[in-house]
Amino acid sequence: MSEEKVTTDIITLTRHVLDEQRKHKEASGDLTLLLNTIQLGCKFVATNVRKARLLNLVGLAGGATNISGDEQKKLDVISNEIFVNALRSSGKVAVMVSEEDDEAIIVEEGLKGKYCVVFDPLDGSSNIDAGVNVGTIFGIYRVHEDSTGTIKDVLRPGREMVIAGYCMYGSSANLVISLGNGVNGYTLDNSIGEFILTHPNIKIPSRGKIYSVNEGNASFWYPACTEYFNSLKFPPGGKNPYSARYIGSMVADVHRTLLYGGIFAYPADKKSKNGKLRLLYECFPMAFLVEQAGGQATTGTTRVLDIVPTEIHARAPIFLGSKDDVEDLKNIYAKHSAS
Ligand SMILES: O=P(O)(O)OC[C@H]1O[C@](O)(COP(=O)(O)O)[C@@H](O)[C@@H]1O
Ligand SMILES: [Mg+2]
Ligand SMILES: [Mg+2]
Repeated sequence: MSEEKVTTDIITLTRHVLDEQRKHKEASGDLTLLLNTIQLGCKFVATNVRKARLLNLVGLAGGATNISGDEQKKLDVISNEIFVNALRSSGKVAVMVSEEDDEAIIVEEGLKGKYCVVFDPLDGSSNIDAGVNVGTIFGIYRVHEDSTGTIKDVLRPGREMVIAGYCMYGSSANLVISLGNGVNGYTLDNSIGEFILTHPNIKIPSRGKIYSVNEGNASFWYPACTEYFNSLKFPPGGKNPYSARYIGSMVADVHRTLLYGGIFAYPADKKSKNGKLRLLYECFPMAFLVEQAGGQATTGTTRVLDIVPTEIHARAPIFLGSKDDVEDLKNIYAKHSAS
């Protein structure tokens, strides 16, 4: 009988980040520690998501709504507390913005660090009771020089983020991160409790075959949006139409789009003039990742990462995905705004 080869050298997320840190002589190690805190939060949330039914963590938190008007689920509240507690005690964070907290959290003196973390602690939580994939989305800014950490440090364009990422809690927990030099994906190995590099240097295909949008809103769409999706469904010249896939968890829909290509959208429409998704902790981190993987993210007319938010829970329309697919969309929007 042949002996199974045992793996004795694995690249964990921590090892990978330390390798990166060594390339920058001036690096203080603060970001490495911050990423360790975030991966701890993700493991903690992953455990609660997996045991939600057994621990009676499904359902609503008890009538509370967040500032966006969403009814909070028990797991929204738990996930938020996990991240707020972990980030505050890391000593590396000055300001936090969470979907579940109306106001920005300014960390007290003594524990205050140099970074701002914006996050959606549990994305797609309306899906949670059915066991569908959910996730955590985050972005990190460095506070401005001479700033003690105020709300101004997060009201900045997404292109100024230093790190963006998400963790998808599905059949496995997948952490996907960009430090601004490409995108890497890590899968949680539950037996050793470590995220292992499984998707090095993710590149989004330049064109895909899938579109992902809530078609239930189609009657509210503006003509440019309708024309674009019709061009995918009814292509000229006997070409194959695109397939539709929409999970309703941004993390899961974007994860598939990153790996398979195509386009994901939450457009502005006549009912929701700014779309639905929140700029700071949903649109910016995902736009950052998609651009770093070679794709594009636009509102239809503006690069998402160039928007300057005027409030921490601001919303923005978004189309993101394969470079060529998003380019086609932009051309249709340009044609409509010119006419
Ligand atoms: O149900 P809709 O309107 O299609 O919205 C789906 C979108 O809403 C969200 O669930 C919002 O996220 P939260 O669950 O964090 O509020 C996204 O994940 C998803 O893309
Ligand atoms: Mg969300
Ligand atoms: Mg959420």
